[in-house]
Amino acid sequence: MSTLEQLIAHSKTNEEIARKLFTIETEILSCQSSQELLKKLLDLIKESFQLTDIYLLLADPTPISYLLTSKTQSKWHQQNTKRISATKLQNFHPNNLPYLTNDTYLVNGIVPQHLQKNAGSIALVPVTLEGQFFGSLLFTDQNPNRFTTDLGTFHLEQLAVKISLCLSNVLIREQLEYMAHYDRLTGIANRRLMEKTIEEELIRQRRYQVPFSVLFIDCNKFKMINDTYGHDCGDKVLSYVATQLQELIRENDKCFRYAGDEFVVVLASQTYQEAKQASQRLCEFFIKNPMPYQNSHLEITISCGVAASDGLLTMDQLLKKADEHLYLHKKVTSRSY
Ligand SMILES: Nc1nc2c(ncn2[C@@H]2O[C@H](COP(=O)(O)OP(=O)(O)OP(=O)(O)O)[C@@H](O)[C@H]2O)c(=O)[nH]1
Repeated sequence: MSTLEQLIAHSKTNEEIARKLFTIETEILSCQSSQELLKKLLDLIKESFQLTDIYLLLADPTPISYLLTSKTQSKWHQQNTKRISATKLQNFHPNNLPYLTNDTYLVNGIVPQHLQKNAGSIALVPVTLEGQFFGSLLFTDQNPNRFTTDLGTFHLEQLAVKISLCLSNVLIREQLEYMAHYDRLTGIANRRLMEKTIEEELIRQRRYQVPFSVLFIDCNKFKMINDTYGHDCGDKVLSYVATQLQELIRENDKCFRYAGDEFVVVLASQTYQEAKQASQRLCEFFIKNPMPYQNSHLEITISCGVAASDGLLTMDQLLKKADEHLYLHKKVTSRSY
């Protein structure tokens, strides 16, 4: 092939790659959530560039910590992503450039074994979020000659920039939404999301006559815990209570931090009697399970008020009723703690 023919062939290849990159960018721009974006991105790249496998290695700690909480780890995340120490991963990108190799043993411990088995060569493409390292996209090919240093990294760098921009957009939007609806200290949903949830339950109840109930929960003598052990310990108690409540309720029930040491649980499809049983179960749990604290255990008890929605009460009336029952329960329980 003459030099001119080589140049023309090279330019055609570049044009083809640029077109594929443009299609990928256009497709992912419309994604509304980070999960949708990542899923679409991985599928599109794998298909367009006919890769053997594609995977996302997430830097740990990540610049966006909520991404790594168990609640946000979907089945898709479990199958397609892996957390790797940020420092370890960044060693492959000294100048923030893609890393290419067909000595696949060099990535032992980084690339999941099931992918490494079929990989003749691999590329790691660094992705950043607002200039902070977020992780690496991992491409593998059976062909040992595909991802070698001869390939050059220009197109991969371009891809990385585009992905970083699209991902930043969607993650910032998601993070704002998260901050508006979740409590920073305990990680559980806040009062705003509670109001939205109760309004939805009320609509569902009025339309389909499905019952639902709410529990108003308050930690007993919480001020004393703060005063005796300090505010940090108080914070730990709130996180402990929030985590346990979330674990103890059913999958379609929801737990919210209402304010200070108060929590609300919305029990979907549950009548007053069922909610009453749930309330007893929660109170007993805390009696039997003091919080591990500084090589010892700290006793924590809660009081709980129950109210079932009849479809006629407004949200405020329903919460007021649960709060009144909480007050009565607290009066009874305060004799024993
Ligand atoms: N550590 C910590 N304390 C908080 C937080 N929010 C509110 N508080 C404190 O929670 C305490 C709540 O006090 P009270 O409502 O009197 O509750 P209590 O001491 O449990 O009283 P009873 O409910 O009657 O048993 C107040 O002292 C607040 O300062 C928080 O985020 N962290």
